[in-house]
Amino acid sequence: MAHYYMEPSRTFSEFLLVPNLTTKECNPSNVTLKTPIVKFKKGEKPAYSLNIPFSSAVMQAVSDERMAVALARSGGISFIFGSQSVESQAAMVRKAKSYKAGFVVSRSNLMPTHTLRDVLDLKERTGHSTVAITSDGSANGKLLGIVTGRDYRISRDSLTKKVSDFMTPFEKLVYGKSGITLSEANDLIWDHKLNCLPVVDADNNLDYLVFRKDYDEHKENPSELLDANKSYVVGAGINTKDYEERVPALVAAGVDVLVIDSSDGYSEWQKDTIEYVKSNFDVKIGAGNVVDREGFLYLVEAGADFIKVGIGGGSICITREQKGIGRGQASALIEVAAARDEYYGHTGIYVPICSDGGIVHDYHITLALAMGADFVMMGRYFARFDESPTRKLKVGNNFVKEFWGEGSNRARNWERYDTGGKAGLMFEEGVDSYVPYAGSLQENLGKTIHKIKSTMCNCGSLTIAELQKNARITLVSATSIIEGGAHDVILKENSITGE
Ligand SMILES: NC(=O)C1=CN([C@@H]2O[C@H](COP(=O)(O)OP(=O)(O)OC[C@H]3O[C@@H](n4cnc5c(N)ncnc54)[C@H](O)[C@@H]3O)[C@@H](O)[C@H]2O)C=CC1
Ligand SMILES: O=c1[nH]c(=O)c2[nH+]cn([C@@H]3O[C@H](COP(=O)(O)O)[C@@H](O)[C@H]3O)c2[nH]1
Ligand SMILES: [K+]
Repeated sequence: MAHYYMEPSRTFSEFLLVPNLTTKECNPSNVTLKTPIVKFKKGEKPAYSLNIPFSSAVMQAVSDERMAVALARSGGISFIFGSQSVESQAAMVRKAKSYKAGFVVSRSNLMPTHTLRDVLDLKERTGHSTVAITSDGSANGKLLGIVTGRDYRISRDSLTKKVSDFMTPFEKLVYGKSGITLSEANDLIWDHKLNCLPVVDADNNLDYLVFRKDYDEHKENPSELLDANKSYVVGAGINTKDYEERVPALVAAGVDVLVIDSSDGYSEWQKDTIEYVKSNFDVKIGAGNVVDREGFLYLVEAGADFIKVGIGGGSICITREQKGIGRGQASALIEVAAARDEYYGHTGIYVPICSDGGIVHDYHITLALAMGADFVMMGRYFARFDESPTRKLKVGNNFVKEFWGEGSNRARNWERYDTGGKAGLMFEEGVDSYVPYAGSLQENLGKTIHKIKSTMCNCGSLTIAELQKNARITLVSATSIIEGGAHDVILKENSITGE
C-alpha cells in the first residue's frame, strides 16, 4: 500500500510567528544575519558563511556575473546559471571572480586614431564620461591616454578631431601599478584631485580603473562577501549530465561553491555527480532539491555540503500541475530541518539547508529561517532589480522585468534538458512571465533585511541560530488570515481629499 502523509502539506502563508520577550539589547542594530552555507563539524567554523541569508536562483533570468557581484557586495551569494555553454558559464564566473571591489575593468575604450565623434557616440551608448585610450582599443591594451569631459569642448572642437590630439597622454597621467591596494589608490585619487585612477601592469597595459565614487561605495558595504584574495565569493549551478566537462572549467575559473540544479535531487545521478566532484576537486557542492528526510539523508551521505529544499513552490513553477510531484514549502522545510538537527545530534556534522522557491513576502524569509533554513534562494525577488540580466520593459504605465522559469521552453533551448539529446521538449515545467520592476538590489535588500532583523527582535533573537531555537510558530486559520489584512474599513481613494 502506498504511504500516506496524514497531514496536508503547508506553506509559509499558513503560519505566523508569535513574539517572545524582547530584551532592551535586542534591537535591529545588534542582530547578525551571518549564516553557514557549507557543512562543518561541531566546534569548527564553516569554510564559507554568508553575511546575509540570501542566494539568487540558478536561472538565466536571475544570476549572471552582474548579479553575482551585486549580491556578494551585499553579503549574499549568486549561483550563476548553468543552462548555457560550459565556456560562457566559466567566463561569467571568471568575470565575477576577477572583479575587485572598487577596481573596475574599463568598459569604454578607444584608440588614439578614433575621433571626437566616436567619443561622443560611446558616451551616449554607455553613459561613461571616462574613456581609456589604449593601443588596440581593448580594456587591457597598452594605456596611451585618458579622455574625460574636460578634454574637449563640443561647441569649439570639430567632430573629426583625432583622440590623440586632445586626450591626456600617458606621460601626463597619474596612475597606479598592479597590486596597489584600494586605500593606496584612494590616497592618489585624493592627493591629485582625480576622479579616476588607471592601474597598469609592468608593461603599462591597462588593468583597472578606480573611481572616486566606487571607493566611497566600497566603504558603504561592510557586509561584502570576500574570499581570502579579496575577490567576491561566487557560486555556479551544474547538472548531472555534463559535469565532467563543466566542473573542471568552473573550478579553473575560480568558482567557490557549486550546486546541482534540479527539480528532484533524490537520484543516483546526483550521488554520482557529488562523488565525481569530491574525488577530483577541492570545491564545495550543494545538492537538491529534496522535500523530505529520506532525500536529505541520501544526499548528505553522498557527500553534499548543503541541501536545497523545495519542489514546485517557485513563482514560475508548474511542476506540481504538470507532473503532480511536490510538497508545500513549509512542510518540506520543517521535515528536512528536523532531519538535519537529528543528523547533527548523532554525527556532530551540521549540514546547512537552503529553502528554495515560493518566497512572496519578506516575512516568508523570516519564517523560513525560523523553521530551520540557514539561507533562502530566490528567483522572482531578484529578477525585479536593475542587476538582473533581463530586459526592463514598459507595459501600460508600469515598468516590468522579464522572468522565465528554467523549465520553460525559453530556457530549455538548452540541450541538457532533453534526456535523449536532440529530441524535442515533451512538456514545459515553467512559465515565461514579467515581474514588476523594483529598482536597485541594494535599496530593496536593505529594506528586506531591516524587516527581518526587526521581526527577529520581536522574537527575542539576535542570531539566526537563536531564532531557529526559540521561535514559536502558529498555524493560522482561513478566517484569521482575513483578520491579518485591512478589514471592515472603507479604503480611501487617493483622489478624494477634503483640502
Ligand atoms: N525546484 C523546482 O521545483 C523545479 C525546478 N526546475 C528547474 O528546471 C531546471 C531543470 O530541472 P530538471 O528537469 O529537474 O533537470 P534535471 O537535469 O535534473 O533532470 C532532467 C531529466 O534528466 C534525467 N537525468 C538527470 N541526469 C541524467 C543523466 N546523467 N543521464 C540520464 N538522465 C539523467 C532526470 O532524471 C530527469 O528525468 C532546473 O533549473 C530546475 O531547478 C524545474 C521544475 C521544478
Ligand atoms: O517548476 C519549476 N519550473 C521552472 O521552470 C523553474 N525554474 C526555476 N524553478 C525553481 O523556482 C525557484 C525560484 O522560485 P521563486 O521565483 O519563487 O523565488 C528556483 O530557484 C528553482 O528551484 C522552477 N520551478
Ligand atoms: K527521485
